[in-house]
Amino acid sequence: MSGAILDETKFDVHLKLWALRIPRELCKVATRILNGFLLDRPRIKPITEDPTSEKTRYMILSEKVQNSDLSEIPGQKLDELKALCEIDVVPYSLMLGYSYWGTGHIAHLNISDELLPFKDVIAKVIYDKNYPRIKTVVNKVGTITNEFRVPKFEVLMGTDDMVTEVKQYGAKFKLDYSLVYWNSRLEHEHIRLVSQFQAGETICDMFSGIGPFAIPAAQKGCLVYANDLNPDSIRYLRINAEINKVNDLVCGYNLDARKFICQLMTAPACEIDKMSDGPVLEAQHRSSIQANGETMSQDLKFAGEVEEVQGNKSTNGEGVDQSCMSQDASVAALKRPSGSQEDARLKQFASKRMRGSDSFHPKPWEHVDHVIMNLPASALQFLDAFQGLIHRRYWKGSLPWVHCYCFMRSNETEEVIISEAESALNARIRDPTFHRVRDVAPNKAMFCLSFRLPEEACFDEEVTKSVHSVDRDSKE
Ligand SMILES: C[S@@+](CC[C@H](N)C(=O)[O-])C[C@H]1O[C@@H](n2cnc3c(N)ncnc32)[C@H](O)[C@@H]1O
Repeated sequence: MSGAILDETKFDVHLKLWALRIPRELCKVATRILNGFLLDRPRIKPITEDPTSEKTRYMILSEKVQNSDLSEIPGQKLDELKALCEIDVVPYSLMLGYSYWGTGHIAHLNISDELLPFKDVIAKVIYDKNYPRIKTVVNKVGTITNEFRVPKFEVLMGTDDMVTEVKQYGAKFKLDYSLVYWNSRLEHEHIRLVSQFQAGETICDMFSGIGPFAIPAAQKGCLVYANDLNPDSIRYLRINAEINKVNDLVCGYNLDARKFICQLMTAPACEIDKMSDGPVLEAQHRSSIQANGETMSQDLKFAGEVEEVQGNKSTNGEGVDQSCMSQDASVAALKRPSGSQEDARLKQFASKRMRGSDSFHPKPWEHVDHVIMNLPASALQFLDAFQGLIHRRYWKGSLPWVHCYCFMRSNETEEVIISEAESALNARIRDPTFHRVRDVAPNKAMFCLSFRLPEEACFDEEVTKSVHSVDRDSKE
C-alpha cells in the first residue's frame, strides 16, 4: 500500500504583526478604543503576556495594521490611546502551524439572558456558516455546581455528539465535552507553567483533568503523576497519553487529591522497613487504598514508573469502570505488559532517563519537583494535605514547587490569599509569586500562586513516626 506522507509544514502560516505594549491595568480601556483593530482569529487571544515585564501586556494588532506608525488606525482613536498611556509599538511574530487549523466540531456558546429568545437563530447561523467544520452547536445552561466542574449543555443545532478532539500547542486531546472539564481559554496558562519544567523532572498534577498540563509536560520529558476524581477525566487522560505517545511518562490515578498526594509521597512500608537504596525497579509493595469511600487491598508498583493505581471502585451508579483501567478498547491498549517484560522495559526507560538527567527520581517519596493544583475554587484548602507528609530521611534534594490556582476578588489582596495558604499548611511561605491567569468576572480574577513547599510544613517527625507505626500495624 502506498501511503502519502503529510508534510505538516505546508500548513504553516507566518504572520508578521505589530503589538502595543500596554500597562496591564489599562488593557480593558485600550481594548475598547482599539475595537476593530485587534487581531481577530479563532482561538488566538489578542492580549497576551509581555515576556519582558509583568506590568505590561501585548495587545496584538490585526493584520490590517501594516505599519509601525499605526497609520491605518484612525487619528481620533490614536489620540484617545495617547491620552491613556505612552504608545510603544513592537513587532510581533505569530506562527499558525498545522495544529492550529481545525479543532473540535463543537461550537460552545454562553448565551446571555437577553439573547436567549434568539438562541435558535444564533445557533443556525453559526452552524450554516461553519458546517462541516462545526457539526454541533451547544449552549451552556446554568452554573457549574458539580465537583467535576463539568457544565451542562443543551444542543441547539446539529448532532448530539460531544466527543471531540482539540489541539493545544502541538498536543492532541480527545474528550467528551459532556463528561469532563475542558477550557480552551487556559491554553496559554498550560504552556506557561509547563515551560518552567525541565526534562527529567517529576511532576504531580493533583487535579489533572484530561491532561492539558500532564501531556505537554511528558512531551517535554518529565515523569508525570496525574490524578483526577472524575473517572472519565482519567479515562481520557490515558487515551490522550496514548495518542500523544507519552504513556510511558504519564501515570493516571483516580482518587481524591488528598489521598493521591498522601499515597504518592509517603514512603511505602517495605521501604521503611528496609531503608532501601536498592534498585528502583524492585520497589513493590502491598497497600490498602481508600478510594471514593471504599477500601481495596492491592499491589502498587512505584517502579520506573508506569503502573497505574487501580484504586477507584465503581461508585457513581452509572457503572463507571471500577478502576482507571476501563473496558474501553483504547484504554485497554494502555495496560502494561506484566512480569519480566515490564521490568525490562522499565529498566530501559529508567536508565535512559538517568542518562538524560542527574536529577531523575522515580520514587515520588524521595523527590518531586513540581506539584500542580488546578482547582481554583478550593485548591488552597487542599494544601493541608502536605502537613507532615514527607519522610525527612528518604527525601533527596530540594522540596517541590507548588503551583496552586485560586480566585481573587477585587476586594481581596495577595496577603489574604497567602494567609489562607499558610494556615492550610500551618507554616510560613517564603517568596511567593502570583501570576494573573485571566479575568473570570468583572470583579474576580484567576491567579497561580507559586512557592516552594516550606520545610516546616511537610517534614514532621511526629507524623513520620505515626506513619511508621501505621505501616507496621498494617503488615501485622
Ligand atoms: C478546573 S478543573 C482543571 C482540570 C485541568 N487541570 C485543566 O486545566 O483542564 C479541576 C479538576 O479537578 C477535579 N477534581 C475536583 N475535585 C477533586 C478532588 N477532590 N480530587 C481530585 N480531583 C478533583 C475535577 O474533576 C476537574 O477535572
